[in-house]
Amino acid sequence: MEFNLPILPPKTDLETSKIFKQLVKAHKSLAELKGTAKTIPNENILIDTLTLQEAKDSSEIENIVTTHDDLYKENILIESKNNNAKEVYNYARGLRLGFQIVRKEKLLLNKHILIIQKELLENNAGFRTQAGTKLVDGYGKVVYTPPQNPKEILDLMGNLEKYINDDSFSDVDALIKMAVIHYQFESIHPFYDGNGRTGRIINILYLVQKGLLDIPILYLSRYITQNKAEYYAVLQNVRTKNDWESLVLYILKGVEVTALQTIDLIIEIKKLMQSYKKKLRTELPKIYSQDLLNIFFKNPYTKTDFLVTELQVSKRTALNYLDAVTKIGLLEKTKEGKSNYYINTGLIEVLVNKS
Ligand SMILES: Nc1ncnc2c1ncn2[C@@H]1O[C@H](COP(=O)(O)OP(=O)(O)OP(=O)(O)O)[C@@H](O)[C@H]1O
Repeated sequence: MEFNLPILPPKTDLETSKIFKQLVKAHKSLAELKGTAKTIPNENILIDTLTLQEAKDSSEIENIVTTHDDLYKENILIESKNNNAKEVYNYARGLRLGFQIVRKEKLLLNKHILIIQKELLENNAGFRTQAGTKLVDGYGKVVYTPPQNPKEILDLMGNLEKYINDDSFSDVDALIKMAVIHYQFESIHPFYDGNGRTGRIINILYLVQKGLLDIPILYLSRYITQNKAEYYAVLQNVRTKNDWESLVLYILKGVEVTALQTIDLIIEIKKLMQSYKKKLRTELPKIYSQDLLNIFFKNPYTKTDFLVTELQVSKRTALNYLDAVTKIGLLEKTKEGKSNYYINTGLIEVLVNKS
């Protein structure tokens, strides 16, 4: 069935009482998350660790499954041959790049979205110019044909860009808008590939752009994977039944649930950091520094180069430090090719079990 995607804003009441009730809960959890994140001393710890985590979850939606081990290794071993991990790593890079852009520009423009998608897919295809893209269900049946005409895609993306960046265009709450943006972006489906992943990155960047979070740490990918059938249904039902309410409620619930899970995760990371700090301070007081501790938490895999760069010490000193920390049981040493890596197994455990 032919469907002409309407431009935004939706001509429907998006501030129903059901939505309001869920909106309050979502905002409360999000504000708590914003506060909890501030208790971690160095923001890069959460950014680096959680973007990688999200990259894995988000990529899994497309069945690019990779183990945690590959994932963290890939982060420091870019030349690795593991293509799954590489795809995840590209996602993390795209996400971090998007964050830098939004933090600096305070805008999320189409040119930025193009940059992010390019980073994800490692190609220059840009917005679709050839017809033929169709969305199919699990049985291969076409459920939706997005706009095919390049001019229509550009016009709809222009309208979406305005909706994202110009608040005078629509004054509904930012979280409701995030749901609308997500639906519209996925429905325009402007790229040949990576629309899902780019759309999920837009969600988080929008929260940062609107000041609801300082850093990108609320990721809906896991929630979407765990509630996938409902996800596809709510997207489709906006189109077929004009049911915006269910879509908005789905996203708001996702924000609430995910914010609470992320708070728990941050608390666990913080507890672990404190126990590492205590042990380092008492058992290795000569080499302890907050910067050293931070390195072990930015990536569960550490190598001497990280210490050389961040602590400005020689390679030999870095090696001595890492061996000493391994000896007191805080890191585990492993060999990959010719290089040694030091794993923060406690952090891996927290990331695997708690998130
Ligand atoms: N009926 C639908 N209406 C609107 N959008 C849809 C519908 N079905 C799926 N989508 C969106 O299309 C995305 C998939 O598009 P695409 O394959 O280009 O993205 P991807 O990033 O490569 O894959 P994935 O999202 O599976 O990781 C889904 O994640 C979803 O957001």
